[in-house]
Amino acid sequence: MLKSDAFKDKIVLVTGGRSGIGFQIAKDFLQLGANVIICSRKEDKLKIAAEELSTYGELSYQACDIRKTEDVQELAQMIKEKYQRLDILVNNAGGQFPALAEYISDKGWNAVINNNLNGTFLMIREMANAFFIPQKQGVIVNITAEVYRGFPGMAHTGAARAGVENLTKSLAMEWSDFNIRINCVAPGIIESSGLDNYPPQIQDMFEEAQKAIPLKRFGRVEDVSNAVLFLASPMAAYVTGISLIVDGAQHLGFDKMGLARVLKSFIS
Ligand SMILES: CCCCC/C=C/C(=O)SCCNC(=O)CCNC(=O)[C@H](O)C(C)(C)COP(=O)(O)OP(=O)(O)OC[C@H]1O[C@@H](n2cnc3c(N)ncnc32)[C@H](O)[C@@H]1OP(=O)(O)O
Ligand SMILES: NC(=O)C1=CN([C@@H]2O[C@H](COP(=O)(O)OP(=O)(O)OC[C@H]3O[C@@H](n4cnc5c(N)ncnc54)[C@H](OP(=O)(O)O)[C@@H]3O)[C@@H](O)[C@H]2O)C=CC1
Repeated sequence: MLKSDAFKDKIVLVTGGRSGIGFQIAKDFLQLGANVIICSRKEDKLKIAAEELSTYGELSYQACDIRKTEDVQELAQMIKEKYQRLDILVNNAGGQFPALAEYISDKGWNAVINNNLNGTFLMIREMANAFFIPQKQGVIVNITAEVYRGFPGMAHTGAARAGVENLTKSLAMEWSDFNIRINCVAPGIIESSGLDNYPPQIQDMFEEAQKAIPLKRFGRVEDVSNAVLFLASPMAAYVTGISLIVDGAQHLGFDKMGLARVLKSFIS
């Protein structure tokens, strides 16, 4: 367990911190003494989450679409004015929709690549230029997804997440001169608000899917947050450029074609 003051006075930005995994990460950092900023697109929902999170510690929020340069720059400006620095960036915002590759339109492909790869890069670049590079210090943790054997049924997100993993390796080397560490956490299937986005036919397969995972359950939001806390902490001072898979060994033994099979059954 980390000490209750493990992140005392650290300034932490969690994108997509209004719900699910991001909410848990924000809550855990607050309980360990950090000042936390959350952002997401939907201001009304963000405000409700911020009210709850502020019972755990010093919390700020700002609406921001990670795909929009202006939004991200305005967020950096707010953080600069309020806190004068940023210590930790957690790129958690993201998402996609299930679809067989042959049916993904240009617009759908671009929406998912923009959300998961381009938005993550934009956030990293802007926060590095505003804070981490001038400070000569910073920690970045990117939430991706377990894509070890691809992601049949969501090929667009598989490609985007693999892109983030590779970006992470490049930046771990390029920015080592600035004392910036950057890593990924790659979750398997996690019981979170995110799963509510999937249609009932897909949710129907979840019970069987859990049994097929070597650890016999989906992950919990705490499982992902624990990995983020480790990578953000001094315990991981010599860890950079990696992807930490949090999936109950799904990447080693699990039928990855399940989702694609359900999607094919809609069509036939
Ligand atoms: C099976 C278990 C897997 C578990 C592993 C992973 C789990 C998770 O990641 S859980 C987190 C899930 N949370 C989300 O996915 C929420 C966020 N997702 C989104 O907001 C959307 O999926 C988004 C990424 C597409 C949002 O981008 P946005 O620009 O807002 O997109 P639009 O809604 O305007 O749609 C643009 C375009 O994309 C195509 N499209 C969107 N949704 C679908 C869909 N359900 N099916 C097919 N195609 C879709 C479509 O082409 C849209 O354009 P229009 O046709 O003009 O609407
Ligand atoms: N749950 C799971 O099984 C898995 C989840 N993941 C990934 O983990 C992350 C968190 O997922 P989870 O908590 O489950 O799902 P949620 O759907 O609950 O969380 C996604 C969050 O990201 C925000 N968001 C999405 N797009 C943008 C954007 N363009 N700009 C700013 N914020 C955005 C959403 O808020 P708003 O709508 O207000 O913008 C929301 O708070 C996502 O990247 C997800 O894809 C990966 C593997 C498995």
